[in-house]
Amino acid sequence: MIILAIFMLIFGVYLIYWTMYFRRMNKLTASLPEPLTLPLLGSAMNFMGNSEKMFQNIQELVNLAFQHKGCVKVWLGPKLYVAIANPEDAQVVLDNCLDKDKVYRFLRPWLGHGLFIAPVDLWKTHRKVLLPIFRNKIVEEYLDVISEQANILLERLEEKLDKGKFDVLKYITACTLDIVFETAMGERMDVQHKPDTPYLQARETVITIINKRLFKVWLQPDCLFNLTSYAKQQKDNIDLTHKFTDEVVQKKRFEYEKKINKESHVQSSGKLQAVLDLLFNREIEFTNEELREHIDSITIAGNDTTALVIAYTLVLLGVHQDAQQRVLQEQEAIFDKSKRGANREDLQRMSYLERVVKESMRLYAVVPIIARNIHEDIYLPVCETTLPAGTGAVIGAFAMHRSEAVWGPTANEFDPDRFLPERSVGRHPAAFIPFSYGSRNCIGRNFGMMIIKSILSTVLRSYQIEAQPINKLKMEMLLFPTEGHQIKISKR
Ligand code: HEM
Repeated sequence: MIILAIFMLIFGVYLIYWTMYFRRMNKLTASLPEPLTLPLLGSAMNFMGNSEKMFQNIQELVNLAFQHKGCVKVWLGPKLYVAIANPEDAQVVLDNCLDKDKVYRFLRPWLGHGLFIAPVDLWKTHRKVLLPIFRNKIVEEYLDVISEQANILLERLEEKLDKGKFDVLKYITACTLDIVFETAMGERMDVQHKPDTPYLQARETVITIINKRLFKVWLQPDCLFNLTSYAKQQKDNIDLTHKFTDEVVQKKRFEYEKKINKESHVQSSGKLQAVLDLLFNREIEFTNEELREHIDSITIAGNDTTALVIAYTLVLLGVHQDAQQRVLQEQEAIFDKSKRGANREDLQRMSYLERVVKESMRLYAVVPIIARNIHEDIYLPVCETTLPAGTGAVIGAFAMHRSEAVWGPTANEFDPDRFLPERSVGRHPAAFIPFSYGSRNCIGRNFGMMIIKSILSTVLRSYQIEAQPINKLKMEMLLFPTEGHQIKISKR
């Protein structure tokens, strides 16, 4: 009897707490539109089904948001999310809320406290240390690695010459993996020649399971997830990837210690200094575990994103032959008929290609949403709403990049020249955010652009591309065309 009374009391207090919580959250955001919301579930049914269906549902939410100054609210079970697709409010959130939303917790077993999902206090000190390593002067040292891998990509693509359409992403991903691994860890993976290594398979499996968890509501609570076979599969494969990076970190630590003890006779000058080499002997003495978490975060965040941008750009250029012709003219003005790799000055001269890449990232924001935790009440000036602490703010980069309010009536059309300086005057700084915005933006953005331009330059100087427009998209952690990045290639 007493136990029942205690139980009822606890339940009663819990109910009062939630009723007050919901009331406050709903009151503060009362002016925002919301889709059909059911008790307990909220609008979770919008986030069920396959990733293509979900993309359509999200588009409907976006349309609802555009009817209300670019903001919409969505209850997912007990959690309130506000999705934002106008630059002014996005800027306020991205400038002030540096804490990642709880949804990123699914990456925690893999990336630990690596930069990508580090809690704010830790992130502040670690980002300061990592930032100088991604300066242009340092990443430009990696241009030789990029050209070498780009040439291997050309050789691999030869098997597809004049053979009809094929999905180019897998070729590009192998190339960017080789670049990112070698420059981050100083180790050659040679994925382009050996795509079936256990490490890569493990990495793929982990990404697949995390994607499933993100979008299947019933897999989200740990207690349910741990009952499924996915939990063990995830753990085994994460252990395998950790073991790989741990071994590289130990080897590098050994080399570093030998060097500082002056036991090494190996001259380090002239040898490529990978990101990992540069992380030793800094203001913070990182532990091996921290080094592994940072390197894993960099290789995960830097690879598929870069590969996707290249693949989308190739498809767009295959559709828009006039733009491809302009890119080629620019390339010939820089290289004449030479097939050499691009250097720093060459990359700076590729201004039209840069506009094409930006337009590709605008139309296909490969990181379509960015989710932040609102840690204290914050006012959104355009939506004229206070987001209460505890809300998740979802910045819809994909939606904002296609907003007619921002980009005009041609928002859905491919027009690289909209990035000409004279046509960019007056555009809000947070209107175009492929690399996010504010102090927690992408640390590898310049490096990413360098890889993208170099690879496109190499491929386009050798091959003519043809493609059909992309029809349907699906959303996983990143944005993919349902039918892949289909292109045809022929020799120039
Ligand atoms: C076109 C290619 C790329 C795109 C579109 C991209 C996009 C992004 C975005 C949108 C974020 C913020 C995510 C969020 O707040 O949820 C981010 C963060 C990050 N990116 Fe990139 N990225 C690219 C290339 C790279 C490269 C090449 C690297 C490194 C080699 C890299 C490393 C990182 C890291 C470490 C973070 C976390 C930064 C932090 O929290 O301080 N990215 N990236």
